[in-house]
Amino acid sequence: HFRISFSYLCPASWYFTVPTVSPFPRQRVAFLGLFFISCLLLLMLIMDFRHWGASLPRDRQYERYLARVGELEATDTEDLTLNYGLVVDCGSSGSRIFVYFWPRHNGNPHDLLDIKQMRDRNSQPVVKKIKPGISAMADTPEHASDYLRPLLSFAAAHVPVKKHKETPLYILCTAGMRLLPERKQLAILADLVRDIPLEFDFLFSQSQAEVISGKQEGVYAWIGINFVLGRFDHEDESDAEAPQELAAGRRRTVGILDMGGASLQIAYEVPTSTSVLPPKQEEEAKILLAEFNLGCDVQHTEHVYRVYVTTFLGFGGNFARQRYEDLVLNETLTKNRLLGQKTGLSPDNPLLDPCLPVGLTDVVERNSQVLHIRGRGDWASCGAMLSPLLARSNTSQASLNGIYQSPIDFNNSEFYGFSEFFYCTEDVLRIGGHYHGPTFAKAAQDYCGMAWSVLTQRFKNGLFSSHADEHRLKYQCFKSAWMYQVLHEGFHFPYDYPHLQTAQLVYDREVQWTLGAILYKTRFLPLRDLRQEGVRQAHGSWFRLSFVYNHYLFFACILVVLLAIILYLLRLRRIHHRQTRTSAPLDLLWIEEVVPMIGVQVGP
Ligand SMILES: Nc1ncnc2c1ncn2[C@@H]1O[C@H](COP(=O)(O)OP(=O)(O)OP(=O)(O)O)[C@@H](O)[C@H]1O
Ligand SMILES: [Ca+2]
Repeated sequence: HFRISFSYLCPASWYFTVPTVSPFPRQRVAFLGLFFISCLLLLMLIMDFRHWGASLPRDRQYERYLARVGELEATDTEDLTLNYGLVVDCGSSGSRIFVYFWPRHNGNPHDLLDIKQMRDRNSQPVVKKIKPGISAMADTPEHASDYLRPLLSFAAAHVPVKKHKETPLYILCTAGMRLLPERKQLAILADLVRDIPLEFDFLFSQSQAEVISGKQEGVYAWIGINFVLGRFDHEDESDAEAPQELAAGRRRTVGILDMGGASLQIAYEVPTSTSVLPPKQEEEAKILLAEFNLGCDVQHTEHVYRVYVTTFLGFGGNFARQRYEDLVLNETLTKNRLLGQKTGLSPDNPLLDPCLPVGLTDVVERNSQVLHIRGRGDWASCGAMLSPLLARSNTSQASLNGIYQSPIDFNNSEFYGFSEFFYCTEDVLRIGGHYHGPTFAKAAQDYCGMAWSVLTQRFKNGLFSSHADEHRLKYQCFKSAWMYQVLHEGFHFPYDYPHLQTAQLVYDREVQWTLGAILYKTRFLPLRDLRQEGVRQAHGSWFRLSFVYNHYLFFACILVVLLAIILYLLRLRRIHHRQTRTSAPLDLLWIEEVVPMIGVQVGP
């Protein structure tokens, strides 16, 4: 005779106990069996939920972290399922080749290819850079392929030979080539298209060698950084670090600023156009808006992004210095003529330049005119002298060069600054990363005021970043002032704007517009994968389906077992009641046999 009582931890008024049952041996075994099975199922269910729970964002973040750590390992060149892609960035100051690779597409049409930078057996990124820029081949276009050979041989040595035939090669040129006359551009490209296939068997054709527009360059940079930051992921909105969504179901994307040697780009996502612009500006704004679909199926509109992007040719660090020197030369010669002076016409009567370090002497030559200059290292005066180079028109909304700029919500935005934005803050000043205007201004001012002799001494003692060369030391003062003017006076970023990161590596990956370029150019590949391997996909979806049905099946089993237990208990209870009505004395009798009741009269 034993009592099964379940008293649940709940308010006293709810205390209840399950009636005592006296199951018979056979039934007792069956009952115990059912009870055991249901506990087991419940236990498995709880384990399952725990596992499910783990697959929610916290685990997803961890997965992403692991993936990033995984990216730092050497690329497994034995894995023949990997695909490779090459992008040559022919910049104004140099050319670099980036070797990318990606595993077979994961089958989810909403995902881009998971493209990463290849890493060699020492886990170093497979990238090679040469100087000067390809525009140096302007007068000898027949040597353009010779110029690029070191980069292509480098890539050929890293990509598995049997993969060369299916490895696309993109040669994309930026501002350096844009500044050449078109016929010179075409002559250089024609030489590449003709000669490279004679020596390398990469997947390469005429359409893969081009001078891209500044707009394309800006869009590619925007795609690259947002891909690396996971801002195109949609599934884990509840991810703790997820910033406010720009539109339902999408994560906020970051804007980019990219200042090269010759051109400057800015790109950032704009919400569907709310601001009503005057017709002229409306027209202009349309030209500056890039709308593109990152889905591999143009029908998937949730991957359509609307990005304000514009490029400023001649606003790169080096070219701006050229324009500055032109300006100073013309101003000085005009002043000399008007005032009968000889400033800068001889080394001992140099023009004092606030944008060069103190004591540094230099000579500016333009069409047989010569100007001797000497640095006087005054960062603030330098900034003031750069104002005319921003070429702002007098309307309030105008930005650099009088080009319309779509309003930026500085309180709800994040920007990444690349190239010169990174070099100017990191190489010499060592404050790359989170940008703080006043801190940068102070560090730049101090650097500018240092004597050139001190700077060269420190350079020899290796006090600056290994990337910093003498060219960097010489123009750091000018470029930091120019970058500062462009950011705050040109693009109207507040002086204490807190959401700008200057970067070259993000999660240990060099983020370049070249990554965005190959992501964009391969965005339809997944579709091809899907179509080619429909079977795999169908199988995949069947598997996923069955997995889901499994869970429903699972719940159904639990329900059935619990129902059986409840019915069983109710049946036992009915039996028990019937027994007590007909067999009450029996119980007492049983008790009497076992424990004689003293003084209790049993029976009539
Ligand atoms: N790692 C580096 N550290 C310091 N300076 C650098 C570094 N790499 C390039 N530079 C210099 O910074 C300037 C800008 O280089 P960057 O490669 O960004 O421009 P680019 O791509 O050649 O020009 P553009 O994009 O306008 O065609 C150049 O003067 C270049 O010599
Ligand atoms: Ca560049």
